[in-house]
Order: sequence, then C-alpha cells, then structure tokens
Amino acid sequence: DAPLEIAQLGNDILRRKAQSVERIDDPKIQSAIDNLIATARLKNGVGIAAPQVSRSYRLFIVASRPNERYPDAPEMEPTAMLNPGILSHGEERVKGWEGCLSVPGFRGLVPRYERIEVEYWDRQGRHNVRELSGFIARIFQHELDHLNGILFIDRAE
Ligand SMILES: O=C(CSC(=O)[C@H](Cc1ccccc1)CC(F)(F)F)c1ccccc1
Ligand SMILES: [Zn+2]
Repeated sequence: DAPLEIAQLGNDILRRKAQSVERIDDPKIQSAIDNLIATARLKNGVGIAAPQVSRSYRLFIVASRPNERYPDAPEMEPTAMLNPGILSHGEERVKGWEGCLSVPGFRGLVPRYERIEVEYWDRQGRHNVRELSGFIARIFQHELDHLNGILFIDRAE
C-alpha cells in the first residue's frame, strides 16, 4: 500500500475522461483502492481520484474529516466510490474553499450544489444511492470532476 506519486497540473492524464470500471473484483482495482486510501491519508486529503495517481479509472475516495477550513466537517470512514454519478441536485449552489493535491499552493472559492442525489458502486460491488449535502457533497463533486478531466481552478471564482 505504498502511497503513489500525485499527477500535477500540466499532466495530461488530469484532463482525460476516465474509463468505467468493468470488474470491481479485479485485483488491480482493489489494490488501486487500497493505494488511494493510503495516499489520501498520507497527504492529508479529504478525497482523491484515480486519475491523480495516473490510473484513468472512474473511481475515487471520499474521506471527509474536520479540517481548519471545515472544522465541523463530518468524520467518515474513507469510502471508495466506483462508476459514480449525480442522479439529481437542488437548485441552490454554495461557494466554498477548495484545494487539490494536483494543484499545490492554490485555494479557490468554488460554487457547488448544496444537495445532490448520487449513485455509486462500493468496493464490494454493491450499488448505492445516497443523498449527500454540505462538505461531503462538495468533495463528491470535486472528485467527480477529476473523472471528467475538470479541475477546481476551472470553476473557481
Ligand atoms: O484537505 C484539504 C487538501 S485538498 C483535498 O483534500 C482535495 C479534495 C477536496 C478538498 C476541498 C474541497 C473538496 C475536495 C483532494 C484532491 F485533490 F485529491 F481532490 C483541504 C483543502 C481545502 C479545504 C478543505 C480541505
Ligand atoms: Zn482534486
């Protein structure tokens, strides 16, 4: 579970559309999940997407925890989300601070939907449909952008 090299701004892999995961029980996918969780923890991230460690799969980790910008952020078990999507969202957008392990040294105020209904498959291959809001919804939208080659600086105001 060695933490992996993080692709930096300018690396073309960050601008590609990632490929859907075909077999969730593929050992390559399961080890990518373990490596992403280790990397997020080591780099103190609240999320990380597979393209950031140069694996162009539709897979990311959401690992919300309280931090200096979001002291009341929920503490959660790092969760792998495969082939994720937004099913519906509210109208309201909220601006919030974001950073990115692939864009070090920058912070930006990014508008995100406050409430979203999402689907994803978990690492056991189960289909999940969830309502997310607040900081976790923000992380989900930030990571989903990574799977579509979008970075928070493209949206920062
Ligand atoms: O922990 C970070 C470091 S940046 C981070 O964790 C990114 C995720 C993220 C941070 C803030 C808002 C949404 C997503 C991780 C990335 F780059 F892999 F996606 C943080 C930065 C700003 C606000 C709150 C927390
Ligand atoms: Zn990011």
